[in-house]
Amino acid sequence: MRIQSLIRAQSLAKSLRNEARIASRCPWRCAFSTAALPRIGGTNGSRTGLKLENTQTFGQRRWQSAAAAVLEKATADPSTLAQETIIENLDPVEAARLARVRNIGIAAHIDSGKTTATERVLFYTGRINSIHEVRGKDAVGAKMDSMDLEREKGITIQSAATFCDWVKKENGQEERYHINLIDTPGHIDFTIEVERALRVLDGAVMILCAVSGVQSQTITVDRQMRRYNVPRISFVNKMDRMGANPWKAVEQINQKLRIPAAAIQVPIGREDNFQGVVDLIRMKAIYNEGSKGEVIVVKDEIPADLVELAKEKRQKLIETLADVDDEIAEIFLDEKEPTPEQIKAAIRRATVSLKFTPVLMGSALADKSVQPMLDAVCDYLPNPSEVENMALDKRRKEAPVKLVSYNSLPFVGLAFKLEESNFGQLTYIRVYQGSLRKGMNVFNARSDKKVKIPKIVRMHSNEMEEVQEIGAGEICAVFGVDCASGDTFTDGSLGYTMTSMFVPEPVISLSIKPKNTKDTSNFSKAMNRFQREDPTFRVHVDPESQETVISGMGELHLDIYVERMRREYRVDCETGQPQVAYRETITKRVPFDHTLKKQTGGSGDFARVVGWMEPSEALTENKFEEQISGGTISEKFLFACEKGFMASCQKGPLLGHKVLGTSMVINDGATHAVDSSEMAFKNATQQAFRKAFVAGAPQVLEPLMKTTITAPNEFQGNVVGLLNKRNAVINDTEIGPEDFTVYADCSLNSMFGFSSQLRASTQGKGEFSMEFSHYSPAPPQLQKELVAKYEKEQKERNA
Ligand SMILES: Nc1nc2c(ncn2[C@@H]2O[C@H](COP(=O)(O)OP(=O)(O)OP(=O)(O)O)[C@@H](O)[C@H]2O)c(=O)[nH]1
Repeated sequence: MRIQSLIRAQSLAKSLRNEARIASRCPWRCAFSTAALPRIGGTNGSRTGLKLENTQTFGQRRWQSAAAAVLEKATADPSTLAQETIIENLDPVEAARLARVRNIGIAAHIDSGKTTATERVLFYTGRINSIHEVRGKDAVGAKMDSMDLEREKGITIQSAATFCDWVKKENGQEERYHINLIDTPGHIDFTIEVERALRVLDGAVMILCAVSGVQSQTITVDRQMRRYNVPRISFVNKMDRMGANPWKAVEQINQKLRIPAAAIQVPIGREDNFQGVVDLIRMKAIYNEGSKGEVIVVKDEIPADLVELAKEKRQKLIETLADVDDEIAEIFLDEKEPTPEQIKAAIRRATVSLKFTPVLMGSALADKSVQPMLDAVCDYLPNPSEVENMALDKRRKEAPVKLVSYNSLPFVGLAFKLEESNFGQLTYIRVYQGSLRKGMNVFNARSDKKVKIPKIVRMHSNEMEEVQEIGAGEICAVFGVDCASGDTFTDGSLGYTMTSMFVPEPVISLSIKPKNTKDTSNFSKAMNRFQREDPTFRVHVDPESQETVISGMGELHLDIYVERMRREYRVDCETGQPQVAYRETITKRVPFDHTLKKQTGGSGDFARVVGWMEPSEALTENKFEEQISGGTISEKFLFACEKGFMASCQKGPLLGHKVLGTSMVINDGATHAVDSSEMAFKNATQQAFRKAFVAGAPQVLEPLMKTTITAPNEFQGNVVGLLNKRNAVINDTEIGPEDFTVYADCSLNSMFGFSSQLRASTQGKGEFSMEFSHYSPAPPQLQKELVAKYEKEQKERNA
């Protein structure tokens, strides 16, 4: 007898608080409920909080023991159990649907061929009728690079979503898979796009260039995949290029990314003569025919000169798998040969559990061997039910709960990306649980607002297709839903919220203004839109200079927005010099006792605040605390003090940059019955802050960037010289047979102009990527210069 359905334990979650109370007071009630379960099956067991479905298919005894297990857990630790799902065997209908769904992303270093490969995928799956190249001669451009700017520069700026159906053919059988696909930008400045995509995807294809192997940005993408536990297959592209060497790429994935990897194919020919691949699992040769490689020809016979190599690499594949998979390890130790099915199953297990990445190879531009990569997506990347997705239950002290991608469960979805379109705001949603229907009401977990879903579409780059309903585990976009990026939606029956994604802090800023004042309204519209779409793009008005300042992840990031403003909103802008986003902090504890007093006739101002300021434990936040006893300052005024503190942190006394890593404690004060006001306390706190800050040995902090540089070995001396000149701290160096990689912490300030100098000193062969790491004290000389400059500006302004 099998339990084929779920215990709908969201209902348990709903009433668990109540239940836990009852259970902890009267454990016998639980036992009673357990015994009663089979009888109340099919109805909402309000007393037990369990809602049972399809109970007629269960044996009573199994039900009882299953329910007992749930209740036992709930009784033992009511605080951690919110949603307990018992699935001994997946619901067969849901399982069959989910087994054929893949949500994948394509991520890689710049120019590795992500967009070119995606174009092939869309063509082979019948989504587009013809192939257009990135920067191609036909001037159409690839489907997924829909922005003019992307097409011109040949880089992807925004991630684009699309979907397709792939029919996998094997052993005379056909299986249709539904693939939701996101093409992501390669440049680090658009890293938020990659983060957003990885947050909601179940698996990824990591593309590498056959000539360059693992590049600096591949390392960043690898870090991001690890952050979100995204399993991946690897595709070595550009096998048609001179100097293509897939083995170097495999070696580097093992060495540099430290993830066990083995090729599951060997190339037939290389460079100009690249013809196809040998599939090492089935030991068959795969070729592409037809004008665009659309016909796959599988031959039993492997080219004679490749037989030895194929055997050797197959053995290597099995050995690598034996290291990460017990079943293959056993077969290997018994000196037996695993069957193709056993190898495939092991690759799948090891890939899904993040222990391994299978490496495929081909050439997207030459239309070769892309289809086997699609087969591998279906074979080795997880379906939505195989990925653990967690939410927090707000109604139960944010206890973690596991989401189950079943249509029949209450709806939970995450808005992971916003985009302004001609028809209003488009919100991309990943449905984690339940289904989303047109006309349905959903609740925003952050704002608690109810919204109706007027229209659901599936996105195909910049085109869309309207649908009535989207099932669990899928990705769609909706219109007319006002929300922020990262908001969770539910059907209202649950208090779930999904953990939000990592949003890096902007590190660079520019002052900006429209050249013509008549463009001001369009300028503001554009600013609002860009800010809503991109959490790493921020806008603020400097209160002193009254200038609009934009901040972002790098020079290119900001340049692109300035350019988009010109193209999409017809606003030409003037910009200032790029500025590093410095921070200010104090380094010692300073007590304060400050009184604000203006009592010269009429209504006056009075506020006294006493306490201290000190460096906080970590250089990541500012903290305000009140330790008032005896009510010397009322709640209302303390709130005003906190506001004053927060306002002061926005503009530090040293440079006018934000304050970081500073705590303020107020433990005493005084109030005047008539003259005290919120404004007086706010101002008093700001004055106290300023005085204490200046006395607290203040320091300027600068952003340090995790920098990865790769270049051919002969340039190592030059690169290290460049880094030394910039006072970089070299953390690690890896030297490969041809290339070396340096990992260093560099201050952002010292990296202006680095790309051209690196190019000059490595004959254009060196590459680097930077990612914000942390704030650290700026060198004393720089601090002095910055402070002097700021003081001079202030004087000039006040003169
Ligand atoms: N020789 C060769 N060139 C390729 C291949 N695939 C892509 N390219 C070329 O490499 C360049 C970059 O390709 P894209 O597809 O734009 O690369 P991308 O990874 O999407 O680039 P970004 O989005 O800017 O990071 C283009 O000029 C392509 O024509 C390939 O298999 N062989």
